[in-house]
Amino acid sequence: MGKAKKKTGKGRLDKYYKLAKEQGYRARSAFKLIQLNKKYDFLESARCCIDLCAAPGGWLQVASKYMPTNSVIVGVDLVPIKPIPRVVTFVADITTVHCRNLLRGELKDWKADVVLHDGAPNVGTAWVQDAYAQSELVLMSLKLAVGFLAKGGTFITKVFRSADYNNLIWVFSQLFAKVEATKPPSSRDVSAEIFVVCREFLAPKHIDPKFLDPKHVFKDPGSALSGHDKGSSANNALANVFQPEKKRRRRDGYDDGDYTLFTKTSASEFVHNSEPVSVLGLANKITFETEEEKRWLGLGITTPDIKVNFEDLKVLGKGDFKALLKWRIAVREELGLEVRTKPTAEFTEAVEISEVVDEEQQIQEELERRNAEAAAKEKRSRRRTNEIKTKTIQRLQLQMTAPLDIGLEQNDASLSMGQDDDVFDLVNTQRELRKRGGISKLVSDEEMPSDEEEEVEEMDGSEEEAVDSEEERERRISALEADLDSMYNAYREKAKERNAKYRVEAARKEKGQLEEWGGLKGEDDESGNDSSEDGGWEVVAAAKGVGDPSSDESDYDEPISGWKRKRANPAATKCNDAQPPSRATQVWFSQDIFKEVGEPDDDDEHEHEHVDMVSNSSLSLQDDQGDKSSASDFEIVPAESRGDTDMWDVDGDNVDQAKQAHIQTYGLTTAEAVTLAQQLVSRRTTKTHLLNDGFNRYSLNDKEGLPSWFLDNEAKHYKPNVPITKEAVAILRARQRALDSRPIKKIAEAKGRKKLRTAQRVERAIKRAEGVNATAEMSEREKAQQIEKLMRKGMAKGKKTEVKVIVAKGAHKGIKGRPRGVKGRYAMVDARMKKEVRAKKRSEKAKGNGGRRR
Ligand SMILES: C[S@@+](CC[C@H](N)C(=O)[O-])C[C@H]1O[C@@H](n2cnc3c(N)ncnc32)[C@H](O)[C@@H]1O
Repeated sequence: MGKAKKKTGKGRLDKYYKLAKEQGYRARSAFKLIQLNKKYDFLESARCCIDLCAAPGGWLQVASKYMPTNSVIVGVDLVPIKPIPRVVTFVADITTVHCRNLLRGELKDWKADVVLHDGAPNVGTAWVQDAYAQSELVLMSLKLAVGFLAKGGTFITKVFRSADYNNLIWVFSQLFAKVEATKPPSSRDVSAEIFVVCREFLAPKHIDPKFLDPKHVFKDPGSALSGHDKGSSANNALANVFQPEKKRRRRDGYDDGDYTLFTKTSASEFVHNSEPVSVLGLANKITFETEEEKRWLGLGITTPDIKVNFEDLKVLGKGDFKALLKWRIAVREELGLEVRTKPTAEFTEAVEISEVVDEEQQIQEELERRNAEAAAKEKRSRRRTNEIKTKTIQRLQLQMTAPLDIGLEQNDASLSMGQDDDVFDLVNTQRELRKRGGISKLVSDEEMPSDEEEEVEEMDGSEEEAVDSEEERERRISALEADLDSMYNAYREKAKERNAKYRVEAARKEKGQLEEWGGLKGEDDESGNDSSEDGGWEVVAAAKGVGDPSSDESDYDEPISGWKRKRANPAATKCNDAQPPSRATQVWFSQDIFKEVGEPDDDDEHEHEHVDMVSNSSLSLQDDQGDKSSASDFEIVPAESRGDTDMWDVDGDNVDQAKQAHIQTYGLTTAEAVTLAQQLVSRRTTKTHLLNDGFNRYSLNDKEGLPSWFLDNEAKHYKPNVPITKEAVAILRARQRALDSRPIKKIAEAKGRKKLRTAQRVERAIKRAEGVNATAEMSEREKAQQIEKLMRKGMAKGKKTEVKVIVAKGAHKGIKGRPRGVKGRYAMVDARMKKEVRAKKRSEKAKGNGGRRR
């Protein structure tokens, strides 16, 4: 029960929670200090650190890890802290003198280089009091800190964004040279907490006690609640300190005199108010209470995102506010409060009609008007062309370009940018396709005005139509993108059908056997998708040298490249057999995503070429598959790749063991892995750094709404570039060379045979020597000589007795016995002999087999 609650509450069990668990930190907040330290680098050089409100001790653990070995670390909290090596802890209330005395007793004359404060009072009362209590605690921690900080020291505190926030910042800036507020990535967005890093403590000789007195620094929450005017509040002495008229006006988004920290505003107010931005700025929440407001909630434009945004305006970003303002405009249009601007032409005409002018002046004005219109039109079209160019360039850079003339001839000139028939201009391409009856099925004719209609529209040139055609254009573009997606899926299907390896990969992915590095899934991770987005683990995986998430894909990429060089454009060829493919089509199909598409069935010759080229590819899947038809596509089994696959074929829990085993068996196999290993060994980096680096710009990419072909392509190429060093490459090369120079199997067998023969010879020699030894007739000396001779012979490499081959022709024909001039062993052969010997062997074999052959 408790667990389930934990999961839903703010998504508590996020990556930092898991990381903290994995790295043995007592609280996920440890990462906040790690990230703050990474940014401001204050722990490594500190020799004394005080952590106020330190329980359960996450920050203390970090301090103890990052600070020099012989530094002093003291932690204080209301609750006891379990012991941490080389950390002293007290139980005390940081707002009391007792706490100060305890610290003084521990530190003696020492001054602290760093004072940390991550305190949070027991909340749960009214919001106003909670916020006030937090601010008060911060001020108390500052009061304690200034008593112990060394000059130039650092004070880090957690602050909540409330009405008192600016006052606190002001006080900090009076005491420290540098004051910066920051929100580390590990601090949840929904939390109002911010960390203020105050550096270079000025250590003034005298500090005005008002700076550290909540009564002077903050608004009194009591008066806030009772609605007292600030100026009349006897308690509120801020005016003395801050000159609030100058400093406090609207800085924190609340009106002066408005002491309510949590403000609700009705949706009607937001919709009807002429200053919607300030409504958003002032309110915490927009409510929907009246019948009409509730009806707005049911409108299609009120998406779940919009509803969530209205819940807490203080955590929204710029984009969210924009969305809310758009929503407001839509609702106003619905209510008839907002009307679209009338075409300027209409106004112009009305004015013209109402004015009484003489004919000449009228002509003159008409001319001017037309000139202005023409200029405006030209300007618009120039801007449009430029936009298209920019988009095209961006798309080219992102490899998103999609010439849609697949299977149709298109002039090469169409690839040139900015021209009317620009192949990347989706609208034009669509038009072209429609003319040719290509893939236009997906975009119905009703949706598409005819060319003539479009021309008429363009001639018109009024603003409204420009807007409309823009919308129409957007709509068509999205239809075309859907087109593109479906085509891409069709290609993938085809590829699947034709390519056994691809099929096997897909099947394995479906089965979930080949789990990519999408993060370690804890049992309590509900969102399966999250992990795939948390690509940080990919980097960690790379760091461990155990695999590349896309390596499986690239496995079947590689062999194709050679083939691709010969036949860059298979699909295009298939679509248009008679004609050579256009350049646009080639460009399109030269993208990686089409590497897998198989050769058309009727093109056997090329298929063979392809087979030859890939015959040494690395997957061992054909055995598993038993797929005869595709067997020729692949050859067998380099052991490494099999091992790699084994590594992925394990259950979640055993992944780490499998990785370890893999590394032990095969070592680190990539230069990236070796580089990172070297850095780890030489302490140039730490595991924590690697883990932190894992959460980078690649980690949380929003993949929503992106076409699948783009995502596939991105999965291959948009990934972190792990650095490699020359040494790492050299190590791997040396290892490869060593591998290459190892004897191949046959040589090893031959050597084994040789060894065996030598052993047999020695054994024989020993036996003979024993025989000699046993002979009674020989003297001891003779025996010794004989045995030595035998052993020498036995140890010596057996010399192959050379047999001299004498062909029985010419002078040797028909002679019997040893031919003249031939010494040693010899064999007489004649031209027929070889054949006859073979025939004889064959017949003997046949006889030996009896009638079995028949
Ligand atoms: C968010 S936790 C601190 C977590 C800590 N930084 C860590 O990493 O483990 C806030 C702590 O402030 C402590 N606290 C609140 N008021 C305090 C006070 N007046 N004196 C001492 N500690 C206090 C609470 O007991 C609580 O343990």
